[in-house]
Amino acid sequence: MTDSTGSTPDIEISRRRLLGTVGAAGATGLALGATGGALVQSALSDSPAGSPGSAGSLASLGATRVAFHGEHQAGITDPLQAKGHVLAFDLAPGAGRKEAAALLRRWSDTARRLMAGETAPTADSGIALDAGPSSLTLTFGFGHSFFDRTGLTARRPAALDPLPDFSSDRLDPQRSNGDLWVQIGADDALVAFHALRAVQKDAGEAARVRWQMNGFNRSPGATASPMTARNLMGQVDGTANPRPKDPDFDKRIFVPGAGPGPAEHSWMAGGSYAVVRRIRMLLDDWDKQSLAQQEQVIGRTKATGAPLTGGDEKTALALDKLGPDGKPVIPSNAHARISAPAQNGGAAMLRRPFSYHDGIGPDGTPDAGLLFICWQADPLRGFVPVQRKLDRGDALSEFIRHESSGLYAVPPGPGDGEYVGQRLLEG
Ligand SMILES: C=CC1=C(C)c2cc3[nH]c(cc4nc(cc5[nH]c(cc1n2)c(C)c5CCC(=O)O)C(CCC(=O)O)=C4C)c(C)c3C=C
Ligand SMILES: [Fe+2]
Repeated sequence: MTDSTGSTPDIEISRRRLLGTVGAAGATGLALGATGGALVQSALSDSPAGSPGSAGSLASLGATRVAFHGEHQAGITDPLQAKGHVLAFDLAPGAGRKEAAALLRRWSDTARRLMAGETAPTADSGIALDAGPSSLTLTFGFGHSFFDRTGLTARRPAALDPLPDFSSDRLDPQRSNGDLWVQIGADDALVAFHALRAVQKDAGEAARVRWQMNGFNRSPGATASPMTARNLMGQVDGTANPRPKDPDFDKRIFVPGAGPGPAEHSWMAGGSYAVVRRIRMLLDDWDKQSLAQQEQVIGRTKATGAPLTGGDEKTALALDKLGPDGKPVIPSNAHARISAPAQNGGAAMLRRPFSYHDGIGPDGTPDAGLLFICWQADPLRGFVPVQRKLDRGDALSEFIRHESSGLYAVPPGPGDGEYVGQRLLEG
């Protein structure tokens, strides 16, 4: 199946991403919430991307809706959206498990309604009036510190242990970690901001924003046909992501139902772990490199994302191929070589980033880069081994700086009538 958003065809449209049939419905008039059956039917009728009325046409951009309930939370396997906000909260002094449970219940209610194109449950700001759900997703996670704050330390999985230090880290603690994490994505900036305001208001006295970051991707329909995303270095980024149709996809990305872990961690079955890194790109330095130098850094061509060893974007890297000089065509320190699962004992992750641009820094350089977000069943078998290796000898390191970091346990999708995290907070 192709991605009708024109962002990342590799992150295939998951079953939860349902195409609404109501066209230009207003937020208040959009009667999607009660019509689940009709939506499922329309999702299963495969209209080709780009055809009139399909998810690829502008008319359907606003009407495209992602389901809140499901086996996994939304915003993990769904196509990249054009606009994103990621933010972390700390529980307020004195707030514990009871307040956290009430907050997750409020957030879930808000997410369910906004993702269906309805108004927020309380004091809607009106920011998203006139727009449909626009592929809005809200995703919620728990940081390491959440469990001590709520008396749930015994139920904290070992997978949430702090990430190791990496030698190239330049992390700002104020913009790292946090008790709770929220990811918002939508194909319309006002819909995304509306959700951001609602989530912040719901926090009330229970939690305070610790940090917030804003990101973006290419807008749906901007390219002649759906394409893998580009990042702010101009590279095609996301090509080698695992795909939902891969036989081991679920095993790599989602926590298994009956795992080897202790029973008190079973609340994470069907969940995933998100690693979030704000990675600044040193774009002025990057732009001084010739095209050939830039391509050597990654090991792929800039125009198409094809490996330097030939073929097209989807062709596998020929890591053993030597050039006339006897050296590997894909250099030994090329980013795509070092991060490949074959070089890391099979370690794989689903990368689902947003770009960011926060203006020009005091030194006159752009404060811009990647809100790197990757998903895996276990960070010790995903992000950690790959980043360890990149940290030791990635040609890209010279042009990037990791400025903040977070690791979050993202529980499974809620069942009908359930709120996100209920199995932890009430189990
Ligand atoms: C630890 C994980 C990774 C970090 C951090 C990271 C940062 C980073 N990457 C790019 C650009 C590209 N990455 C590409 C491939 C790629 N990157 C990682 C992991 C991390 N990247 C993986 C696992 C892979 C896939 C490797 C494979 O399976 O072959 C590519 C090539 C195209 C692609 O497959 O997506 C690009 C381009 C930037 C700019 C960046 C930090 C800012
Ligand atoms: Fe990468």
